[in-house]
Amino acid sequence: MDKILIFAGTTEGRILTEAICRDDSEKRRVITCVATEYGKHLLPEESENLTVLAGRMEPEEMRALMEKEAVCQVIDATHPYARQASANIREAAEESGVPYLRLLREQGQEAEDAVVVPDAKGAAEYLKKTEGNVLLTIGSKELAAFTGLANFSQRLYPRILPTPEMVKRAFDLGFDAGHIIAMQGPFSHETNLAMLRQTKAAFLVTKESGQVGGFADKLTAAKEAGAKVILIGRPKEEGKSLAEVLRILGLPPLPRQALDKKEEPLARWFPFFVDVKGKKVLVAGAGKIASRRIRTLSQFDVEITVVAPELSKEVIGLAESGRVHVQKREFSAADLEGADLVLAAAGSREVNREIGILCRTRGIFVNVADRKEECDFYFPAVVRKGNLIAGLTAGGQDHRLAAEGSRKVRQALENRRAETGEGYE
Ligand SMILES: C[C@@]1(CC(=O)O)C2=NC(=C\c3[nH]c(c(CCC(=O)O)c3CC(=O)O)Cc3[nH]c(c(CC(=O)O)c3CCC(=O)O)/C=C3\N/C(=C\2)[C@@H](CCC(=O)O)[C@]3(C)CC(=O)O)/[C@H]1CCC(=O)O
Ligand SMILES: NC(=O)c1ccc[n+]([C@@H]2O[C@H](COP(=O)([O-])OP(=O)(O)OC[C@H]3O[C@@H](n4cnc5c(N)ncnc54)[C@H](O)[C@@H]3O)[C@@H](O)[C@H]2O)c1
Repeated sequence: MDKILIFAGTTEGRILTEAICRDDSEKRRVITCVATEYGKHLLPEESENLTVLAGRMEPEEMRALMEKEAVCQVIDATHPYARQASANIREAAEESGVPYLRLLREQGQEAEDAVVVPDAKGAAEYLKKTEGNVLLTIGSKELAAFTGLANFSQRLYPRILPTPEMVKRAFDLGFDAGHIIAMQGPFSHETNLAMLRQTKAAFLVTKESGQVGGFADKLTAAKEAGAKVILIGRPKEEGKSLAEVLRILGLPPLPRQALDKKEEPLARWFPFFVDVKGKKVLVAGAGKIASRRIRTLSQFDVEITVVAPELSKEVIGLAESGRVHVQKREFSAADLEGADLVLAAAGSREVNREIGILCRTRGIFVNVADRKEECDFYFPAVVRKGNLIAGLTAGGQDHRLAAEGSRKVRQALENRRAETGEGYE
């Protein structure tokens, strides 16, 4: 059986691992190595076909692994900047006599129109043949390369770190005080755009710095400002694209979206499951929204008190059955006495706002139904089947999506009973 060893740590490495594991036209085994446990979590579960090894390896360990496992192909899908790791993998493969393939990310679309030069000197050479202001975002160390340009102190705007040494260096080289931008990045798209516009820059000089260096924001801002990007690139590495590697391995091409899939941004709303037994919940309002939420809450072991001048039929019913306490009058601050959790769902903005303020000053957790910015917590769409409880939120962005998601979850849970005859109770 073919054994393929992948050094991953990039999106491409993960996608390749998934693609090989998914393909059952040929029996293959994959060993995927990642540097960290976190990298391991992003990969599929280990299986008969897949072994995942986490931890940095010394060159001898790589060689020993290739020989012990008798792998027939090594694919190096490490990060483009992981120069040392790449060199080690290549050397280990050569010594073990295993074919080596370098999988390289295709250059981002944003950088497509950029002029790529090997170094600062190359950038200065290019600029010599042009006219127009230049925003230099390459730090202060290589500024000297640009002082040979005619009128450089008027044409160039170096953006450097605000340390006395760096500012002094720029000064000593003859840059104009009115042109030195001393500020610490990374800079947002908007800040870059404002600086490009302020300096009337026709060019932006940058290094290929990756996301941490705010590279993408520089490129998008330059595009919007109509400035040409001069990219001081790393010397080009030889390698194959993901599509080529798949073809070499005899795997089907991937659907277009597979690579467009961006890493998920960090989420803001974490679903804690809080022990609410015996907690006192105060609800202000007993209209449509309050009633729905009271209905949801009444499945939980909480003590619910509702305060509202007008009560929905549903709330009257729950009061009659003794499930909720009701005060048929307007909310007053004294209602917050002893409350652990408050839902402000009265039909008045002023009343809800006031409840939010009172709760925050007293340290009581509050939901304000007509203003998400005033909520300490969001009220989720809740699904419950026995012990299985799900709460869905769309992060306050789209309550219809939360409702739709909860319907899907409910259906999926009901399908289990239909399919297996068993529920979750
Ligand atoms: C999930 C669900 C739970 C529940 O409420 O039970 C829920 N809203 C639902 C329905 C719903 N919401 C609205 C309408 C009427 C209009 C319409 O139809 O378009 C309907 C439909 C209806 O009521 O029928 C309008 C609305 N909603 C909010 C504001 C204020 C604002 O955005 O600032 C306004 C404008 C009010 C105004 O200006 O008057 C705010 C919130 N609503 C949230 C949850 C929180 C997190 C959302 C998320 O997860 O993203 C959040 C952020 C805060 C919070 O309140 O906790 C439930 C569906 C569950 C299900 O059906 O199963
Ligand atoms: N978060 C959400 O999903 C969502 C959805 C729709 C509406 N809203 C907002 O929620 C609030 C309630 O909406 P609704 O559709 O249930 O309104 P509704 O008109 O059906 O009910 C309003 C309720 O508030 C009560 N009320 C009025 N003044 C009060 C006071 N001073 N003290 C206590 N209770 C008082 C009324 O007696 C009534 O029971 C509104 O502010 C609305 O903008 C929120």
